[in-house]
Amino acid sequence: MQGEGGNSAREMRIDGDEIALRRRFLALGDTDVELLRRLHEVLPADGHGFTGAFYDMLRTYPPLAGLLRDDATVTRLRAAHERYFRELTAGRYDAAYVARRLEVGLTHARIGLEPKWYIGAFRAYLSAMMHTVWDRFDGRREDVLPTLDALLKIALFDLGLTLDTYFHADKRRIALRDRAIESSVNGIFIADAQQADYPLIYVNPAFERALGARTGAVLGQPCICRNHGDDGYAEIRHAIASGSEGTTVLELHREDAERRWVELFLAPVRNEADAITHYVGVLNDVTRRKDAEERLNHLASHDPLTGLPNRMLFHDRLRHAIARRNHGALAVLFLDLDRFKLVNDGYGHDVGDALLREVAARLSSCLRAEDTVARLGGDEFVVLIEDLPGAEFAATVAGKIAARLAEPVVIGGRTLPVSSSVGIALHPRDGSDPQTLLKNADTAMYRAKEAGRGGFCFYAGEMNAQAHRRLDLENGLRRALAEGQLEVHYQPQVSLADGRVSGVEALVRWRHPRDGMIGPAEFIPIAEETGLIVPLGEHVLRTACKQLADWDRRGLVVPRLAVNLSARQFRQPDLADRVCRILDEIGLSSSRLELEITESTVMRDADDSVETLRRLRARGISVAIDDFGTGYSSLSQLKRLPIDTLKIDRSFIEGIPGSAEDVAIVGAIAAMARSLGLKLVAEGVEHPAQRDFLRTVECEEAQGWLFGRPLPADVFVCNHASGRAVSPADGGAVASCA
Ligand SMILES: Nc1nc2c(ncn2[C@@H]2O[C@H](COP(=O)(O)O[C@H]3[C@@H](O)[C@H](n4cnc5c(=O)[nH]c(N)nc54)O[C@@H]3COP(=O)(O)O)[C@@H](O)[C@H]2O)c(=O)[nH]1
Repeated sequence: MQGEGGNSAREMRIDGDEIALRRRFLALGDTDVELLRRLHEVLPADGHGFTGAFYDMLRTYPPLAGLLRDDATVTRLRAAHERYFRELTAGRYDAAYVARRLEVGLTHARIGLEPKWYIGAFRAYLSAMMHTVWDRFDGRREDVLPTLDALLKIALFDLGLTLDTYFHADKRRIALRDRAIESSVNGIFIADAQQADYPLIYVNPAFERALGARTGAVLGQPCICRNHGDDGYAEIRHAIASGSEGTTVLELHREDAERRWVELFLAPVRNEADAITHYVGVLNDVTRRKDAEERLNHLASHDPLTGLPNRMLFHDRLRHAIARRNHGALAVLFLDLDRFKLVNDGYGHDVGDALLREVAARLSSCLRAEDTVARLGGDEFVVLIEDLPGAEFAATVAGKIAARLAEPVVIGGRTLPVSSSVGIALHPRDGSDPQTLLKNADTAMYRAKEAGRGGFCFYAGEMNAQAHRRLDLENGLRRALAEGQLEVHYQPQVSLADGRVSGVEALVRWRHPRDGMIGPAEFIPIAEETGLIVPLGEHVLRTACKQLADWDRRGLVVPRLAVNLSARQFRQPDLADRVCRILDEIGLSSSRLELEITESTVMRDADDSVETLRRLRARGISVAIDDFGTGYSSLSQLKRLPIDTLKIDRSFIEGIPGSAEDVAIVGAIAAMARSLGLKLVAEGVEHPAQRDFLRTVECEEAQGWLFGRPLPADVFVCNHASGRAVSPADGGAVASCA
């Protein structure tokens, strides 16, 4: 079997056995073949004549009229048709016959001639043949009927082959389409739009490759086009919502984290009722294009020497930061290297370049990931700090930069002198747009240069003193701890029932070698921010515990020691262990210690706080809530806390007994403490009238200048050795003792 028909016969598995089977099923036996041959002999060799009327009829159907427009075509087709039907009765129904029939069928399928026209042609042929057979056999029933029967069988045999070629052509088309889709370099997927999450019901291998997924792993998974929160999907979400086509470029999130960018085209697939049943998506890998774009963008927006953002990108980031600023301020730091020109001119540009690269690296190391450092050109750098916790933070960063840049830079074996001057402008007070902020930071930088190299300067002059003071304290605090400049003073807490000292509160002070005594209100917040509060707090605790142990040895009665605990200390997971280690080290019972924690610290994360408080109390340490009344805790919150004492904040004591409001508040707090079984201590008691009022609301203890100010240990002893509370009138005794 040769030709397309032969190939088709093989593909359709129509071999000798199949031909025999089909003939048997149609009862097309040898007798029929004989009858058909007999008929063939009596039929005119030049045609049956039925095709003329048939083609006239076909030309009346609009879909065919176009195909059969000119007479020459019709004449050619008629001749082919006559040959086709003539072969029908020739009596050789072997493989070659079948191959020729299939070829005709395939040709018709290819040109789009539908089977209905084919069936119509057979009908016309058979109708015409009934007359022909009747005439040729003179209406003899014994000849006419078997011959027509044989004709019907062979016609149906042919018709069967023809219909099979149509199915086969369809299958071939579908198989070709499937192979083409499977071989496509574009990822293709089909998602079921009638189920939530649009599960993927088909994906081709290129799609799996693009996603880095194993074969079959993504089938049934939600379509990447559905419910995706990324901005890149906005267009796709819109396309889905409006039932239209959509396209977008997006980054794929692959399991192996390899970066891949794709262009996604998504189109709805509709059924006959025009409802969307599926989505078909095509992915085009555009990673290379995207990488090239990014390289170009990077080149256009970065300084080639240092790799830092350039002026354009800095402006852009600053503009965006100003636009989206919703919490915290912004700071722009303008930085210029002192004497850079000398390095460049003296040692050459290569050394100058290396120095600039080193400066860039040092600057980056001083900043948080979310800050921006850029090189404007020459030796000018700028820094953008977003979400500034406070203006002093900008000063801290500027100080850090100045210190880091002051460290010696060694290039090519030479140590280069480097220092910088930094100008700081804050948004919004020093400017509301990028140009103004940069200009003002630049002005401030010149002022810093004038004031002496290696420093920083705020644009708004009044901030300089404040910032420098803070930085000074921050730098000095470390030294203060190491050099023993921190002292602990003690303030008595007295029982309001009998005036006896019930405890002492340890309060830290900084004896600054230049500035004299500095109060904790100024340096504790800095210690808290820098983390120094942890060693500082432990220093206070250790010193105070040693003092108490010493008093014990000397027979002085101080029943309880209260020590303040900062928020950062309170959040230490091993707080109870740390405190107990110090108590053990000194040999002091934990029952003598009360830790004071502010109400706001405890309430910040109430669940964790409950756990920490529980651990402390399990070790026998008492807990007091300090500054109570300022943190807005409710009765129900308070009820949950495992604590011993409430210390009413000084601000409520100030107004009693004159202020009806303060009287009511202190009365309510006292009632609440009583109902919760907590001891109540009033802070900041300065006048006897306050003490007397506190007695009426059954407040157990008080602390304040009325009973004694915070004093160094030796002075405290002179004042309170008798265990009695001291009145302001005793001030002379304190002085003489000291
Ligand atoms: N984490 C730590 N915090 C500490 C430590 N030492 C002190 N502090 C906290 O610093 C804040 C200020 O303390 P200080 O300047 O020592 O003020 C205390 C008292 O001097 C003052 N006080 C006491 N009586 C009176 C008074 O009659 N009138 C008046 N005007 N002031 C008075 O109150 C402060 C005690 O406050 P409190 O701790 O809330 O009981 C302060 O918040 C300290 O807590 C430390 O080592 N670690």
